[in-house]
This record gives sequence, C-alpha cells and structure tokens, in this order.
Amino acid sequence: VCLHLGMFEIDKPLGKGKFGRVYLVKHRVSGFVCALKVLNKAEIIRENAEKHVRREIEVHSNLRHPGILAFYGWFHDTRRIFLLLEYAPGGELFRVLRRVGRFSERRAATCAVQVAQALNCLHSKNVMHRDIKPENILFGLHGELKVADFGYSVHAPSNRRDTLCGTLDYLPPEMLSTKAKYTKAVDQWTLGVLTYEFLVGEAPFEDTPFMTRKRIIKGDMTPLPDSVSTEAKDFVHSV
Ligand SMILES: COc1cccc(-c2nc(Nc3cc(C)[nH]n3)cc3ccccc23)c1
Repeated sequence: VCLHLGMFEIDKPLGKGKFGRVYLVKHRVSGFVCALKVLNKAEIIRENAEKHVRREIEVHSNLRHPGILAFYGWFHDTRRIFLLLEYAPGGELFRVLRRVGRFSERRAATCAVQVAQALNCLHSKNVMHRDIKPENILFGLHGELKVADFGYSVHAPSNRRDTLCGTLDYLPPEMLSTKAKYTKAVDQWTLGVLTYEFLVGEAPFEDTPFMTRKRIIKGDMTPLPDSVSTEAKDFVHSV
C-alpha cells in the first residue's frame, strides 16, 4: 500500500516528541484513527540519530503485542519521516503518575505485569528496549499499558555505547559502567525502577545526574516507605 500524507486528515496535535510532533489523524477513506509521528530529517541528521530512527522503524515494525504500541507503517518526503502508530487515548503514563502522585498497590501490580509481558515479547524476539521509562509508556482506551518509542532498542546482547540522552534514572549499573556487555537484564532492572516509581511516585535513585549515577552503581536506593506491603517490597528488590 502506498502511503502518503494526503490520505490523512489531521485532527489535532497531541504533543511534541524527541524529533518532532505527534498528531491525531484520521485515514480519509477508512475513517481509521491513528497517531502520526512527524520526524524532521534535518534535525535527525543534526543529532546524528539516523541509526536510532532506522532501528526504531526496523524493530517496531516487527512487533505485534497488546502491550506494545502498534506500528502501522511509515513514509517520507524530502524533509520529513512519518511514522503511523496506534493511537493510545490515555496519554503518557508519566503525566498520569505525576497527576495522581502514586498508584495503589493493585494498579502498580497491574502496570508492572503489563510492562513485564511487553518485555517478554521483546526479549522473545531477542530485542532489548533499553529506554523504558514512564515517558515512553502510554495508556490505551481501557487503561491498558502500551510500550512505545523503540529508538534506543537493540538486538541482545550488545555492548553498543550509544549516547543515551535524557534521564539516567532507569539505567542499570552495567549500562553506566564502561566496557560492559549488557543483556536483556537491563530491561528487567528498569521494571524494578518503574514499579518502585508506581508505588512511591518518584524514582528510587532520583538525584542530580552525577549523584544518580553514583547511587545506581552503589545500589543506594531510597528505601521504600513502610506503607508499602512486604510483597511489593520483595518484588522491587527481586528485579
Ligand atoms: C510530550 O507529550 C506527548 C507527546 C506526544 C504525544 C502525547 C500524547 N499522546 C497520546 N497518544 C498517543 C501518542 C502516540 C504516538 N500514540 N498514541 C495521547 C495523549 C493524550 C493527552 C496528552 C498527550 C498525549 C504526549
């Protein structure tokens, strides 16, 4: 199917992502609603991120799972690359978590299970996401989680040393040390950090970037409050 912009009616902008904007669009012929991520080629080149975008398309287009934001296709013109993605009406988990403060243990557990299932799917295809964080997780129509944004994913195992931008909060020690060959376990570590954040409302090593790095490597996490159940504590300490 030859895709091009004219086939879509732009309903409204949803927000601004890393390399461009995301719009809610409708396919004119079928009425199908989806999200259109518009990436600016000049900006991608300036950020030397061509390989990330190529990898995002290559990895994401081969994944089909209810816990992973569906990738429908892509097309480009001289200036821009367009990614056609599933529309998740619930928005970013990041915003919901900041708005409500923290989740109940039931909701934290439900979210943790859904992220774990999405990671299982990724790992079964020998892919590590490497950049799982609340900003990259969206809520679907019925509050189900959708993992998105595969720009930093790679095939396991890898000692690829990319310049990881953004927060260090979710990175495991092995990704912060130098010549480590890391495996899918990096995503498991992140699941523990995420669950901690679901329960507490902030990341376990939240600090200045320099201190966060030191604390992650030392494993010096802010203890879970006593209000958190033993089972929840055991789970976070186990991943
Ligand atoms: C930085 O905040 C951003 C950036 C881009 C999109 C949103 C956003 N996205 C979606 N859904 C999406 C996005 C994609 C790729 N599929 N489904 C829903 C929202 C709802 C309220 C506010 C914001 C939303 C936020």
